[in-house]
Amino acid sequence: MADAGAHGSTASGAGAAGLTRGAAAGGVAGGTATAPAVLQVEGLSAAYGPVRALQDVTLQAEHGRITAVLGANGAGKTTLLRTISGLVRPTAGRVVLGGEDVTRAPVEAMVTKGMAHVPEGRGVIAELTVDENLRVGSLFRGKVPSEEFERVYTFFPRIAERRNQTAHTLSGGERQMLVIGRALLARPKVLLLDEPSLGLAPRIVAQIFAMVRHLVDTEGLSVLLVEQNARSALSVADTGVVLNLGRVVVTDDAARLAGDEDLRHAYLGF
Ligand SMILES: Nc1ncnc2c1ncn2[C@@H]1O[C@H](COP(=O)(O)OP(=O)(O)OP(=O)(O)O)[C@@H](O)[C@H]1O
Repeated sequence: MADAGAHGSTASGAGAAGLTRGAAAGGVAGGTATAPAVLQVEGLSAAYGPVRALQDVTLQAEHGRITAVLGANGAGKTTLLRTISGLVRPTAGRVVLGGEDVTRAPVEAMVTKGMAHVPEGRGVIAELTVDENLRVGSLFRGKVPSEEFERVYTFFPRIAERRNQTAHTLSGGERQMLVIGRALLARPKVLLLDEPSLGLAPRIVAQIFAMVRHLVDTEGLSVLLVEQNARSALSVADTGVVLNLGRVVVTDDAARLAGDEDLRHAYLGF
C-alpha cells in the first residue's frame, strides 16, 4: 500500500513537491530498465489570469509506453496537454521532445516535430467520409502511400468497414477511433490523448484502450493519456501520474497506483 500520509500532506500542503515512487523514481521498474523518454516535461507551470492551472509539473512519456495522467475535474489535465502541445504558453518550465526543447515552438510546428494531440470532443468533420477525415490528418505531408492508410485501418477495423460513410453516421466510439487514426497519419512519436473515454460505454472504452495498447506495443509509440476514468486508464497504462490542483501528487507504476486504496479514495474516485 502507498504512503497515505505522504499523499495527504502533498495534497493539502502548499507548494509541496509531487511524490515520485517506484518506476518513475529510479528509472527501474521491478528490476527492468525503463524505456528512453520521448517527451520530457520539466517544471511546467501555466495560468489563466489569476488561476494557476499547472504548477511545477514534471513527468515523462517513454518509447513504447502509456503514461496515464489522472485527477479530478479541474486538476489541470487538459491544460497540461494544451501546454505541452503549445496551445497554452507556459509561465515556467520546459517541454523537450526527442531531445529538442520545443517549449516555444509554434503550435503548427509541433506536428512536424512528432507530437500529435487528440483533444477532448472527437472533432471529426461530419460532412466528410471516414476516408476523407483520415486524409486530413496527412495533408501537411503531401502524398502519403496508401499502405499507411491501410495500416491505420488494420488497427481500427470498425472504421475500415465504414470508410465510405460520412463521419456523422459514426457512433461515439467509432469517432474516437477515427480521430486517433487521423492523428497516426501525422506519424507522431508521441500521442497526447485527452479523455478518450468521455461519454462512452465501458465496453467501448475497453475496446479503444485495447487498441491503443496494441498500437503502442506494435509501433513503439509513446502515449500520454489524460483520463478522469482512472480505473480503466490504469488498467492499460504502464505509469500513472496523479494531478491535484495543478500539481503532481504522485508518479508510480500503474499497477501499484491501482492497488493503492488510500490514493484511489483521495484522488481517483474509485
Ligand atoms: N480557458 C480557461 N480560462 C480560465 N480558467 C480555465 C480555463 N480552462 C481551464 N481553466 C481552469 O484551470 C484549471 C484546470 O482546468 P483543466 O480543464 O485543465 O482541468 P482538467 O483536469 O482537465 O478538468 P476536466 O476533467 O474537468 O476537464 C481549473 O481551475 C479550470 O477552471
